[in-house]
Amino acid sequence: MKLLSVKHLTKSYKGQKTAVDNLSLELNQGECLGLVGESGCGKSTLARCLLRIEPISGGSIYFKDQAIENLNERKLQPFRQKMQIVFQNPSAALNPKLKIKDSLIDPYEQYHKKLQLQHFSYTSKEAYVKQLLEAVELPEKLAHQYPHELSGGQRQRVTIARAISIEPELIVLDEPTASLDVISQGAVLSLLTELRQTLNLSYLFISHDLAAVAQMSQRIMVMKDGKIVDQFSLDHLFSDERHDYTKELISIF
Ligand SMILES: Nc1ncnc2c1ncn2[C@@H]1O[C@H](COP(=O)(O)OP(=O)(O)OP(=O)(O)O)[C@@H](O)[C@H]1O
Repeated sequence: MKLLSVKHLTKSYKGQKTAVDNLSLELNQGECLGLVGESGCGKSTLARCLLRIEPISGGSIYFKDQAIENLNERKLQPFRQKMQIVFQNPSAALNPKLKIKDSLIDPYEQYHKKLQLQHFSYTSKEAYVKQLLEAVELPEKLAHQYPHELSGGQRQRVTIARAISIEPELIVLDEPTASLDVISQGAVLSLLTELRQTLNLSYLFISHDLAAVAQMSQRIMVMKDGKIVDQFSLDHLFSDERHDYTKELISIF
């Protein structure tokens, strides 16, 4: 079943070349769709547009067949719960003045009236925070610490815990491991794969790193200058039919 469907999406910034150019894509329920392309090709702009963080210039965005590109903020609320994002830089995503437990509880407090949790359960704030930390394999004691007391990898696990806390259906992962060292990168990617399976999530995994995209995704799209120039299932990555630009990315793999 189609979870997200984007048709002819365009985004231009004033006085600049088109950042996302008439782009269409479909993301199926349960899959990890990889989006790879070099810096500046429009990946993050696409992510922000999909989640309605940024106004679009044209095109349509459907979440399970419901067009969301024109919904007002009130009508968007249920979709905001279903579509979460994890950014590249966890330090910027976490409020430095809040203890981890308070950052973790924040999305729940925002959405709890409409939530019907299936994987987590809320009996008390402490118990809920404990489940979230366990889900991302962090020690319970971190609940009482501040973001600056954690490593980069631990901070990114906290932002992942926040994203999964309200049980979304789709998570856009925008270069989630780009700020981490190689060992933490591998561990976070493995955790994300495990969470996708146990929590029945779908991902749009965005990265400039084809190796990371290939590790995570069942299907891959290649973006260049705001457009999708190639798309294929993982087992066709090394096929002769690949676009020249994909072959270039493979050569530096
Ligand atoms: N807020 C903005 N205002 C003006 N131009 C922008 C804005 N955000 C992005 N752009 C431009 O849009 C284009 C695409 O940028 P974007 O950040 O989406 O690319 P990217 O592929 O995510 O790159 P990176 O991997 O470096 O983040 C670039 O030319 C960028 O300068």
